[in-house]
Amino acid sequence: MLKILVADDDRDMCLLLQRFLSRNGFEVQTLHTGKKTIEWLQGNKPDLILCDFRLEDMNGDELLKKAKELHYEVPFIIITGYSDVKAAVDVMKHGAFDYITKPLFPDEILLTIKKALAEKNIQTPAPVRENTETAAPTPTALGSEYIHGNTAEFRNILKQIDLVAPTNYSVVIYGESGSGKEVIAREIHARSRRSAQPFVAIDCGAMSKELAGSEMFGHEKGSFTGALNQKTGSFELANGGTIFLDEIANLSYDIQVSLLRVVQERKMRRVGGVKDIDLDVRIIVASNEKLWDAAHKGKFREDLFHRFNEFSIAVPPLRDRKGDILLFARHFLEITNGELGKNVRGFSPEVEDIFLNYVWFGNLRELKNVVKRATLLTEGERVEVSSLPFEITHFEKLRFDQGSESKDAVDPLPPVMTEPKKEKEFKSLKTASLDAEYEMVLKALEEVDFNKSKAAKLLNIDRKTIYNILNQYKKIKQL
Ligand SMILES: Nc1ncnc2c1ncn2[C@@H]1O[C@H](COP(=O)(O)OP(=O)(O)OP(=O)(O)O)[C@@H](O)[C@H]1O
Repeated sequence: MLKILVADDDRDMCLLLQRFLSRNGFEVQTLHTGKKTIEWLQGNKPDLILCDFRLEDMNGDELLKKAKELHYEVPFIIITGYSDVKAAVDVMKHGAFDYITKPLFPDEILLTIKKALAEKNIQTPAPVRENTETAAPTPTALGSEYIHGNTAEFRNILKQIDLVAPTNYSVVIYGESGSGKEVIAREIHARSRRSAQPFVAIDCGAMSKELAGSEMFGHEKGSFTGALNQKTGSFELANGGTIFLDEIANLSYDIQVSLLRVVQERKMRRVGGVKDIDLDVRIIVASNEKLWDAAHKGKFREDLFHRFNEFSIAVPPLRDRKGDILLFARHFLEITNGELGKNVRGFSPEVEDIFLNYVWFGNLRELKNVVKRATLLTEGERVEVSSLPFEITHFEKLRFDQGSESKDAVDPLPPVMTEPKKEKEFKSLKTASLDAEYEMVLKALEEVDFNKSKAAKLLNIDRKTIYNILNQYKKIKQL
């Protein structure tokens, strides 16, 4: 078996690399100091060395020289932080094969290793075959409320969860609203050493600017008008465990400054407090816009971005993993049957077809709501088209009509309803402004490929308002 030596003083990084490389068929030796590494190299010869540029007692350049004296032919790859790239390039002049920058991407690491070994005519081993039946946790492994998708995209997410969960790394989860970011954060926590400790989730988009500090860090009694009692903040509640900060890019600049202090010093103070409280909290953040872009626009502090960006997971929207749609739909149906004491067995082929072709702006959340409602309305054994909301059954038509001049072409009422003309006129008057808003929202969504944050920006409203309009429309059209 090919042996890779990993020299890094960051134990989490060693753990992560060890798990990843052994899964790819390598034997891995990890060491945390330059001195120990040299001692080990005096009695052993690996097939490749992966070495952090900054070890506690030695820098990568020095270690490279020593390693080359002992085993000249062994390829040496440097791992560097973004700011050390120039130095890493210099190290390559001294014989390193290549460098890779943090945050590390599994594919990039493997590719670089393969290239280095190929130069020495060494063939890379085949990955250790994972029996997907057993490697991917079964649906019940998450508890009956959650399941795993079956697509390559979802399996890739599971692999990343598995890789990062046992470490202490901060994780950024990207994905559209409703795509399952919080569930993924919970799963990382559940598979970590912190699993017996609390998991606390906060929606940064929903907190008012004024109260965000006190929500996150708590306050002392009387520290501001309205602070009638002492309050324990989310960070303190999560101490020992994991905190999940959803919609992180929405945090005000002031709070970002306080957060940076907490992340750097691992200490916090309640609003109006004088005592520092030690914190040991793993931070997982989620965003539906790229934090790097937000940092470039000056909306998000770059230093905070680098702190969080130790590992990132991108969750594709549901429409890009069609293979998961029916699996999740059946799961939500089962849950709802249980909740409502019903026994709806499945979906008609037409419903399945509609599910597969709809764009699911609200991702899993929208699918769950649609299935719940349809199950409620279903009397027979199968969910039929008539139990689905209007904008789903008429999605293609609505899309088409957005571009047409004539609004008469759109029947604003669901086909399942027949109403007296008078009432219909009255209703359309009542809902005229909602109809207009809904049309604008759909148009904006189409314009930006159904990214709700971007659509919200186009319309100069916030993301939640988009949901409200879509939901209100859904409700009214089904009355
Ligand atoms: N793997 C899963 N199994 C079962 N249900 C899931 C799964 N993933 C997500 N869901 C359900 O889908 C809904 C949305 O998930 P979640 O809240 O994690 O999304 P999100 O991306 O964090 O959304 P937002 O950004 O709007 O907060 C929830 O009701 C959740 O229970």
